[in-house]
Amino acid sequence: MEANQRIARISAHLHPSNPQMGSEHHPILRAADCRAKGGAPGFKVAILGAAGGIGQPLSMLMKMNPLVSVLHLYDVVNAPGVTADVSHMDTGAVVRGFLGQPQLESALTGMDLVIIPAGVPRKPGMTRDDLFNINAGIVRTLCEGIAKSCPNAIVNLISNPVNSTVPIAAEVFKKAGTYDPKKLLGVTMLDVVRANTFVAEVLGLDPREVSVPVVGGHAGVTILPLLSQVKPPCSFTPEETEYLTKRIQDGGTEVVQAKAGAGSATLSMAYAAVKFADLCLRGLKGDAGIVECAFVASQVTDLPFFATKVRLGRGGAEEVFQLGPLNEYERVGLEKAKKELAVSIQKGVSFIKK
Ligand SMILES: NC(=O)c1ccc[n+]([C@@H]2O[C@H](COP(=O)([O-])OP(=O)(O)OC[C@H]3O[C@@H](n4cnc5c(N)ncnc54)[C@H](O)[C@@H]3O)[C@@H](O)[C@H]2O)c1
Ligand SMILES: O=C(O)C[C@H](O)C(=O)O
Repeated sequence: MEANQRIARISAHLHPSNPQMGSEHHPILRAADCRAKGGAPGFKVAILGAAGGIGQPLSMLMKMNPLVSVLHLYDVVNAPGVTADVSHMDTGAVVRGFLGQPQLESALTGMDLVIIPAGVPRKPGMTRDDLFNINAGIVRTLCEGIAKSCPNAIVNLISNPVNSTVPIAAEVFKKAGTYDPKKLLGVTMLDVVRANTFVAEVLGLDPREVSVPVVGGHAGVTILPLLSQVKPPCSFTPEETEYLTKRIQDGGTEVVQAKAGAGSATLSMAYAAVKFADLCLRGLKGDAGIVECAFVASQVTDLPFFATKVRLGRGGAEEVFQLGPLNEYERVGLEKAKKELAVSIQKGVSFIKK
């Protein structure tokens, strides 16, 4: 192509006539598409809720991931703006934006991994379950789209209450005949990230050297850090155990209160989501020994879903690990966690089955 033709093409892209249009017509979004041609081969990833508090930093960080070749950013508001912004980053992934329900199908078609941070966040005084009424419907709609357009994709579900939204997603996929339990993962990585940070603080270690399994679910007492299984091996006094367990369980509330009405964790969540998504992509690529905690379909307890360590592979959560030995404090915590989890799981299932 002649130089003047190339300049004319780029200049046309930079003058959008209708910012509400989808990527197939939107000049800026198409510009992003064109600019990154020639990027490295890799996986196709969609973020649903990409314009939100989590969605925006998550979109930025996924654009930086060398395993991603195509990044689809979907939201019901402001997707063109976030897409134009992220697309200027000089990394390999092609970025395309999708705005609103009519473009959900295009956003999802061909995706290998779908990350869902769509939905309302908590304000002080609310529990995650208080978000159920709004977020359950959002998750149902988005999962119906996944069942239709990319039924084989791995799904990383972030929207709260995770303890109920994962069962909702499972029921939607069952109804559509596309359910693969290994490919549906509730993201509990932020609990692990917090646990590593707080435990490292107590031990006086670099958090990168610390690994804490966090099992159960993702709300209050259902978040159960297994401090007896921390790596490197260590021990805690009863006071330390109580302090750490409570702080990890209440980590989300700590941020909600500090933000004082302006939402919940977004930056640490985007960091955790990218850490987890990267592990999923490495599993998809065939890397060996990828193990992390996630809330998945499980036979580890008598509940249908439970968070434990899982091995991530080409098929998603290919192996779900047992809890391992628990101490008395953890055994008591497990019973409390199971009691609350059973109710939250049933609430999610009933929402679709009703
Ligand atoms: N799993 C976790 O550890 C964890 C951590 C933090 C937050 N969360 C949850 O993540 C969710 C998002 O939090 P946030 O702070 O980013 O909220 P936010 O309000 O800042 O962003 C949510 C985004 O979702 C979009 N959205 C709403 N309905 C949609 C739909 N039908 N389709 C697509 N997008 C839609 C909104 O337009 C918005 O851009 C909340 O439910 C929050 O509780 C989970
Ligand atoms: O606490 C919240 O509501 C958001 C999230 O679940 C978190 O743990 O930070």
